[in-house]
Amino acid sequence: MSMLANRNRMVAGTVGLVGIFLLALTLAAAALLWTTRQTALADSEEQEVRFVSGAVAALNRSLLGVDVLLASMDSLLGLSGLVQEWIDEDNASRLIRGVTEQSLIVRYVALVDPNGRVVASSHASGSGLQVNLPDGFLSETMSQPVSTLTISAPVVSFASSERVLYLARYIKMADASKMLAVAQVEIPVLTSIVIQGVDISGLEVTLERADGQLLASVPNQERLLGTRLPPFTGIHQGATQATRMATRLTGAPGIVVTRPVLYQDMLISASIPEAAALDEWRTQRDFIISVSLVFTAMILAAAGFAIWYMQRLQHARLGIAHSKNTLDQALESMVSGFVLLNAEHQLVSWNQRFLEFYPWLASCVQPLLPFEAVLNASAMDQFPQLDEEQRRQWIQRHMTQLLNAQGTHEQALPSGKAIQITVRRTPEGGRVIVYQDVTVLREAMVEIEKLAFYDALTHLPNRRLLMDRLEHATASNARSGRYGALLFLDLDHFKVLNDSLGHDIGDLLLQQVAQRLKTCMRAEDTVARLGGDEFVVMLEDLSSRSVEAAAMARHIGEKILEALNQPYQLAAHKYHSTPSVGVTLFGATALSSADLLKQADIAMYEVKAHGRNDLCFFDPQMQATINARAQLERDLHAALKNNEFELYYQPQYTLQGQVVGAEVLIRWHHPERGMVSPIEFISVAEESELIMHIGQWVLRTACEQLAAWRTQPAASALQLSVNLSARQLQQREIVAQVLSILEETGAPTHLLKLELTESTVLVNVDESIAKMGQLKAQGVHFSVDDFGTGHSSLAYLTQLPLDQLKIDQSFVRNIGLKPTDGVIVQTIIGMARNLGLEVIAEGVETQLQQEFLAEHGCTLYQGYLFCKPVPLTAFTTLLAQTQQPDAITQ
Ligand SMILES: Nc1nc2c(ncn2[C@@H]2O[C@H](COP(=O)(O)OP(=O)(O)OP(=O)(O)O)[C@@H](O)[C@H]2O)c(=O)[nH]1
Repeated sequence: MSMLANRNRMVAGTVGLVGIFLLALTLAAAALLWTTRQTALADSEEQEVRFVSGAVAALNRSLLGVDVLLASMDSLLGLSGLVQEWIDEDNASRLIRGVTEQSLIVRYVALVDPNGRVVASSHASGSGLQVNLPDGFLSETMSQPVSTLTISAPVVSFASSERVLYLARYIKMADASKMLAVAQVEIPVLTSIVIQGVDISGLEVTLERADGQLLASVPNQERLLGTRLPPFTGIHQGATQATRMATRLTGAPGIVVTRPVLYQDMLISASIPEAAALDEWRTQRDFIISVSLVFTAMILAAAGFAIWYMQRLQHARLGIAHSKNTLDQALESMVSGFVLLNAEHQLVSWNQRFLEFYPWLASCVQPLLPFEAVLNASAMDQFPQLDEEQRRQWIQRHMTQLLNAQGTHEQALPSGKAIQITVRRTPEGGRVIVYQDVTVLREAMVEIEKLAFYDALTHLPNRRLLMDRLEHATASNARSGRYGALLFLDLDHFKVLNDSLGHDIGDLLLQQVAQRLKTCMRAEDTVARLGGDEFVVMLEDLSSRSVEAAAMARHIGEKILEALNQPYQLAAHKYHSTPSVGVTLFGATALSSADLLKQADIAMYEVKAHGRNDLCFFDPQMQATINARAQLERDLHAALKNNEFELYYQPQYTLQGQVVGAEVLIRWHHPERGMVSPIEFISVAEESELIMHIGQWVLRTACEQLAAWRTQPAASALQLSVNLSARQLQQREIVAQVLSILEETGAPTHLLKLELTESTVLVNVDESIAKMGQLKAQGVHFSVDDFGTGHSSLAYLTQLPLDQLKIDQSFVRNIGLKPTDGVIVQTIIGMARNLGLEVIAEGVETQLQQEFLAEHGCTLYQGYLFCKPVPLTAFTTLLAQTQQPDAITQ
């Protein structure tokens, strides 16, 4: 609507402008016409004035000549001294002829008496020819008071039949009578004098008297000659200006100039009809009008073209507006967000959907807003915690991503939506960015993946995913040389449940089993459901030793058995279910995933075959080993309960042979197997919680002994060295435990020496140092066992609150055999001294070894050379036999 009004306004404006142009053109043309017309008239006037001046001058000259001729008659003929009768007519005629012939304009001159008789004449017949003067001319001339030239009205010549004028003056004779000297002038001669050869178009020239009597005219107007033209009234006859009036001869409107002649009230008029004066101007006029018309036509054509062009333009604009409207509608109806940036990366266009995705931008977007400002608004809204520099970097990063991006990338919005952003470069260097909500697609993909890789009922990984992970695990374990385990579970008599309580209840059990399995596992383990009541647990990266890995797998298997043996609540039903578990190890040999699964399955059937609700290894030898270890663990539990352990004491000697203390060593009196070596059971105990209990038992027993010795002078100063395993030291409550045992038993703190191996301390150095520091502060002593076998201990040696270094028996054994070990022994001793630590050598078996050690500054010894570990009674006896040093002070 407004566009239409606009168009009408423009058309009206153009028409108005054209009107003004045309008016101006018309006025200019009219002014030019008027001016040229005036100029043409003025030119004619000027021409006339010039002509009339020339004509008057010429006529005056001619008349004066005639006048002089006539006046000269007196002297020529001597008339003033004669009377008429004395005149010799023939002689006079001859004389007159002589002067007449000299005149250019006079044809005939006569001397006429008052009666009109020709006395003498220039004619060949002399006085014989009569002259036909107009009536009254003679008397009028004669009656002049003073002789002046008189001009007659036009008459027809008596001789030539031509129209002529008579010019006359009287001459006084001696007797005062008058004679008339008459000259006849042909009018054509007179007019030729007046015209002077001038050729002016349309020119009318009259010679007339003041009363209007026409004497001669050009062009010749025979019938008007002698008649009276309307006299000039109100016109000053001497005026040089022209007068606009009717021309003298034709009466047409024209320009008239009149001038008086010197003689007898005569004047010359020149008239040019306006039509003739404007003859040339008319050509100019026609030219001006033609040019104006051409201009008008051009202006009209230009205006027409302009209007046509404006209409076209308007049409095009309407088309563009329509297209834009359509485009806007299309953009708004797009399900995708849309943004168009120009080459300067400023906003040019965007749609509502874009603002729906990024609602915080609604208040800031505007045309030509730099896209950096858009990102800034996003950063401010979404990450208010960022400082200015961080925000700048964030914007920079996203800007770079946008400018370099070709193709698509995804963005997760705080609203939870997943937006796929497609950036395309425009030919002008701008960007088209399309934002597509792919949330549903992503969810669907997750769902598809779930369906493909997860079991719908339990949400556990399905067979496919399990096989995939198993593939990776076997490959990686084959590389690392570590072992993993595959546990195949099948619920016992599940069919019965299904058949009795229904499938739905069966499903509930499967779900709860899945739940329990998950809680038994580490995050990195996989629990999968193969289908039916079959589950598989995959344990990765258990150990580099197969026996240890098998033990760990068994532990976890037993944990699963225990967990799945707990009663279930299935809707309203309480239910007890058991699983059968088959286990196989993977790692060393590269078996296919399918084969591994088969092995675990076979092992599981083994369990089924032997009564269900148990665990079985695929490898019979492994099964045997595992069984033995399991038995050992059970026996150890029993040993603790039945007090089957005993402490042996290995005395520690000074150079002088005095016993300063002993290392306590555990011995196990197995009810069936007899004495079992610690080498056999400690490693098994260390794999479970048993080591804690055994360790505690050792510590408590040693402390009880220390407390018991307090009252025995021979033993009250003895220190007991108790080994502390890595697992014990890693226990969070170890410090409290040791202190409470010391307190409960009443053992002197300073007599307890805890022996740690280097590797024990190095498991968690900072924490170990802190714990040792706390115990040290209470007076507990520390010795590093097996010193020298580790590699990185030196770095921490100064940080550990140690009292003693124990040279490992492997070095001692090689004294004298392996020179490098001798050097190591010397180094350890030197180091201990430098640090102000005691140094004790273990495993001293020969005199040579003892001497070497003594020679290099080792003061304490332990080993078979002196005494092997002995029971308490033997140790007490030994004490009694040896001399004891002074009590060790705190
Ligand atoms: N509720 C339920 N039952 C299923 C599903 N898939 C398979 N089963 C049933 O699970 C049972 C599997 O039984 P089996 O493992 O072959 O036999 P069982 O009764 O457990 O006997 P043993 O394994 O020898 O102790 C069959 O009755 C199947 O119909 C399931 O998704 N939901």
